[in-house]
Amino acid sequence: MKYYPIFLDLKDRDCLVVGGGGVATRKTMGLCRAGARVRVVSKGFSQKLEAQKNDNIRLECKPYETSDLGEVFLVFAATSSREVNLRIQEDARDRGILCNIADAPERSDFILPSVVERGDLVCAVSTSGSSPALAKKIRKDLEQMFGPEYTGFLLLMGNIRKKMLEEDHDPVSHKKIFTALVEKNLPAMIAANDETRINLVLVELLGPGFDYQSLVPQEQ
Ligand SMILES: C[C@@]1(CC(=O)O)c2cc3[nH]c(cc4nc(cc5[nH]c(cc(n2)[C@H]1CCC(=O)O)[C@@](C)(CC(=O)O)[C@@H]5CCC(=O)O)C(CC(=O)O)=C4CCC(=O)O)c(CCC(=O)O)c3CC(=O)O
Ligand SMILES: NC(=O)C1=CN([C@@H]2O[C@H](COP(=O)(O)OP(=O)(O)OC[C@H]3O[C@@H](n4cnc5c(N)ncnc54)[C@H](O)[C@@H]3O)[C@@H](O)[C@H]2O)C=CC1
Repeated sequence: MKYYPIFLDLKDRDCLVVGGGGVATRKTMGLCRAGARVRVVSKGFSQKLEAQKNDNIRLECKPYETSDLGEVFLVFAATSSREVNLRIQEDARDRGILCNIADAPERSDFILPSVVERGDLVCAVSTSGSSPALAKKIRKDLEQMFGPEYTGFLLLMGNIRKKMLEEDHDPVSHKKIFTALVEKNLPAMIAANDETRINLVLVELLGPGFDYQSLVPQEQ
């Protein structure tokens, strides 16, 4: 395996994106969705970045300088200048900051996957840099396979698991139940809003006290 996949907790972490074009915009939005505080340093900004700026996306219109790195957790070099991107990489390496270089994967500490997000379900696809176009195509295929109903399904599974672990720690019997639950086609029932069938499954596998409405309160 060329790269080791991990899921980082970026909540309230400072990240720096250098560049303000399409690539920098995509990376900034992804960081922001994960709760990071992003500073974007660039000689110009896309309309989308201009429209999105807020407390968590700060835009600084200027050329990159080494001092921009400061104490950041991660840095993304996404300028149109290969020379500037490589300088950022060297500056980051000198300071022990992990960096992603948009036009030089071989110099990057990490690369970004294509991501499907359905609430707590996150599918990240990487081709290890071999074909970003294929990563994007597979992401779109996965979006068809795992529709928006998976957000509700994960809420349900998460709340069932929480309730069961609060009541008792019994990994052997829990494993059987959770494995059976994920085989029950609940996402399709959630998509159809078929509360009756969902509750039949919950009663069959979990017994009384696990009804859908109280596990995942629905807006009326
Ligand atoms: C190595 C990596 C480094 C990194 O950026 O982390 C990298 C590098 C490069 N990408 C280039 C091109 C394209 N990148 C995309 C799209 C995405 N690129 C992303 C990630 C990555 N891109 C990392 C590897 C990911 C992997 O494959 O596992 C995604 C998944 C995530 C994201 O960026 O957020 C996002 C899809 C998001 C989505 O929609 O799901 C498209 C498609 C399009 O634009 O429609 C194209 C044109 C088609 C093509 O080239 O395939 C070039 C220019 C090459 C040239 O000069 O021609 C380089 C530089 C190079 O390879 O040297
Ligand atoms: N990793 C990826 O997914 C992809 C990477 N690329 C590569 O990413 C890079 C950026 O692509 P785009 O966003 O499409 O380019 P772009 O030309 O739209 O944006 C480049 C940005 O860099 C800024 N910039 C240039 N010199 C600067 C400096 N000295 N200091 C600060 N900002 C500076 C410009 O103002 C502009 O906002 C290119 O090198 C391209 O080859 C391209 C496509 C996908």
